Amino acid sequence: MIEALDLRFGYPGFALHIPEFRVGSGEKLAIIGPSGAGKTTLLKLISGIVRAESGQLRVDGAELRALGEGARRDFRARRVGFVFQELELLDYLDLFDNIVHAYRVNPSLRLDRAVCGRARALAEEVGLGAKLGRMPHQLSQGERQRAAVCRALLPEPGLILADEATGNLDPANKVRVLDLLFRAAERRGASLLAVTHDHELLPRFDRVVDFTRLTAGGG
Ligand SMILES: Nc1ncnc2c1ncn2[C@@H]1O[C@H](COP(=O)(O)OP(=O)(O)OP(=O)(O)O)[C@@H](O)[C@H]1O
Repeated sequence: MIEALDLRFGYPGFALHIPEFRVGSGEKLAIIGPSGAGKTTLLKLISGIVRAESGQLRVDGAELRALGEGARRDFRARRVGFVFQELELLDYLDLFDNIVHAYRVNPSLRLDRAVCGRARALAEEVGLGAKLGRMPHQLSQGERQRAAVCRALLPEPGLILADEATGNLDPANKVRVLDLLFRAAERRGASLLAVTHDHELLPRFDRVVDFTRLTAGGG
């Protein structure tokens, strides 16, 4: 499902090198590691948000470095569900419009009745069914987090990336968000990669990868 070989990417003052990293189809993997190590950067590479400078990165059959900007955007919209660390809900859109937003702005996606129905069903599943008309600032942190998960899962992606999706949540909400991600992954046979600092959640994953070992060639 994911195969990264000799992957390199950098920002000014930061260089990431991943000798080898593989994730199987349907595998549920947790990534742990120190702040600033490059965990979010790796998720951005895998989702096609940024492009590696060299090496190979094959995700779900697509060689991402060979794809242009438009093709990578299309790949991301259709095949990857990304729960961002900062959630990135748009404060001027209500919850429903936030959840379906990608379908309004991406020409390769179509907002039809089936998609709207799926958006409502996902919101119901996480207890947000009655709050779809609310603006993000009228929701609790846990509700915003669950909304961001609904938005990521809407395209029924084959790959789910979660960047600290359970951060800042009380224990009950952590379990709720994780349950939702796991259920969605299992329903679709999707792979799940979750960056987390919540060590008590780690036993639920198939595998735990220490990012510092990944960059040193031990992944
Ligand atoms: N858009 C950017 N432009 C320049 N530098 C960046 C950018 N995004 C991240 N960085 C830098 O890249 C490095 C890795 O950042 P990244 O967010 O991947 O770390 P992380 O392991 O996810 O950290 P955390 O656990 O704190 O979220 C950091 O030094 C960061 O300052």
